[in-house]
Amino acid sequence: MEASAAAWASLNSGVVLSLIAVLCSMVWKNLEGLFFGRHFNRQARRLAAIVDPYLSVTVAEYDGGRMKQSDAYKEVQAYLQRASCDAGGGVRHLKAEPANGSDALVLSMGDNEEVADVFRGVNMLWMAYSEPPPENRGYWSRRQSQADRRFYRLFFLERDRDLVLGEYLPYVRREGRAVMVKNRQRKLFTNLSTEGMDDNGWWCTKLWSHVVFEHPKTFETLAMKPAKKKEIMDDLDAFRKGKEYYARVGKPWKRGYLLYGPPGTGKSTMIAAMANYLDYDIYDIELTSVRTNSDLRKIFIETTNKSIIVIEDIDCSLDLTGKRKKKKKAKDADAAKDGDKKDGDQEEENKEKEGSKVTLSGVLNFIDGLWSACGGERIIVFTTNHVDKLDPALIRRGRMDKHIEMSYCCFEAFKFLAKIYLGVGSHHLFDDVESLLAEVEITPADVSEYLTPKSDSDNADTCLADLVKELKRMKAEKAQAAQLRGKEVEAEAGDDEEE
Ligand SMILES: Nc1ncnc2c1ncn2[C@@H]1O[C@H](COP(=O)(O)OP(=O)(O)OP(=O)(O)O)[C@@H](O)[C@H]1O
Ligand SMILES: [Mg+2]
Repeated sequence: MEASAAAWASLNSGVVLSLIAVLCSMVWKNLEGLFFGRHFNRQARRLAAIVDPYLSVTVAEYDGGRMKQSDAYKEVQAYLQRASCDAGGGVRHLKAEPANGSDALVLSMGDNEEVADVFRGVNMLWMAYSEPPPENRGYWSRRQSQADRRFYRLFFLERDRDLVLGEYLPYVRREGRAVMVKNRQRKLFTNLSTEGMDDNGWWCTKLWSHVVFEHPKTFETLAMKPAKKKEIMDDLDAFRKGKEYYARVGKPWKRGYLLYGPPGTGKSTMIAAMANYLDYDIYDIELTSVRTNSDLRKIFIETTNKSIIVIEDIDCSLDLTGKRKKKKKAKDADAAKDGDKKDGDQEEENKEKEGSKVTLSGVLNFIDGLWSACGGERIIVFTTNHVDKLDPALIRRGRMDKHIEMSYCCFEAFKFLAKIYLGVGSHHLFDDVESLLAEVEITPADVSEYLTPKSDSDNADTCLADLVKELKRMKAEKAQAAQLRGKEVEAEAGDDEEE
């Protein structure tokens, strides 16, 4: 935003004229209402246009008596925030309000302050003002009456009307939205319901609680094969930019990722990196505390766009696996054969009923049923340590579109971690590590731990030596276990022969 002092001065005097004209027209209007006909009102307006060539547009904080802060107001406020902090904007008195969930302060124009702006060589003047709240005793008044109602008013010349209405105001809204996105704090939600006030000022039960999401992990610090990392980042990019594509092929704008692998291979870390990369919120669903399928649907509807919806350890969350279902079916069939169910089985079933009743079909519908299409730009991530346990229907492409295996630490990932943790790109122990990693399985979490200096005397040499020692120990253990297994097999074969 450019601001010009001359424009400011000229518009400023214009505003004074404008205010006088507004007063004049109010007087005229009242007179017209009392004594004259329509003809005189038109004359009054013509007279006002000669005295005051300026038009104004007012953006109110609460439009049409609604209790929700208007989007346009928030966008204009964000746009003017930049100008307010800019000395050229001419603002001398700023208003500071606490930013949600952080120590930072949001600065905005104080009451009756003005900001000059230039758009395509045309001068504009913004003014902030407030009014006391209405004095009625309705619900709105009870909730909001303490606060003044705030407005921004834009003054411009009549000849610039088309430019202002057609281009400048949409531009201000767009830029304001961009500022809001930049300043936005990302949130990590969990499905823990709380009581509180909604955006409209109504008391309600909120299905999600949140904290500010501040995980430091990014793709830059995530150790994995560079080609695989690039593939995932490209996939995320394509998704983010895919609005038109999804609309064209008639698919809801969402994508499912299945992250699977042993504990400590970076599944949760990957989710954090994805959220940081895309700048999305995270909704972490604890499935065991969702009571029914319809509750699951409700919490889904409450999620917002630009978010990652996560169900961690899906295999442990609930009885969703094909195998377990089959086992249960077989059990039921046996019971039916016996004539009646055993008391123990009945008890087990009752216990299950007391907890969550979310079923596999409930989760399938949640991922790609009709409701899943409401909103857009959502990523759904499941993580599991046992991909083979999951029902194929749950993870088929279309539901979980991309399957990503998070594996044990390879040499490439190790080199990456050594660079991050120790700042070394090469070392004489690297060869040992490379050959050992080809033989033993160690998670990136464990490698990270060995590469973390524990005291002042620790350095790259000591950390790498410790890691090599551990890898050698694991290798010896593995060889011992293999030897033991070989002996057992031999013994079993001997027994069979004897028999
Ligand atoms: N690929 C990786 N790159 C960098 N750090 C990693 C990686 N994998 C794991 N870590 C580190 O290991 C720790 C554990 O990782 P994480 O919690 O992501 O594992 P997980 O696969 O989610 O395990 P679980 O299956 O037990 O939930 C984290 O602190 C993370 O910093
Ligand atoms: Mg995890």
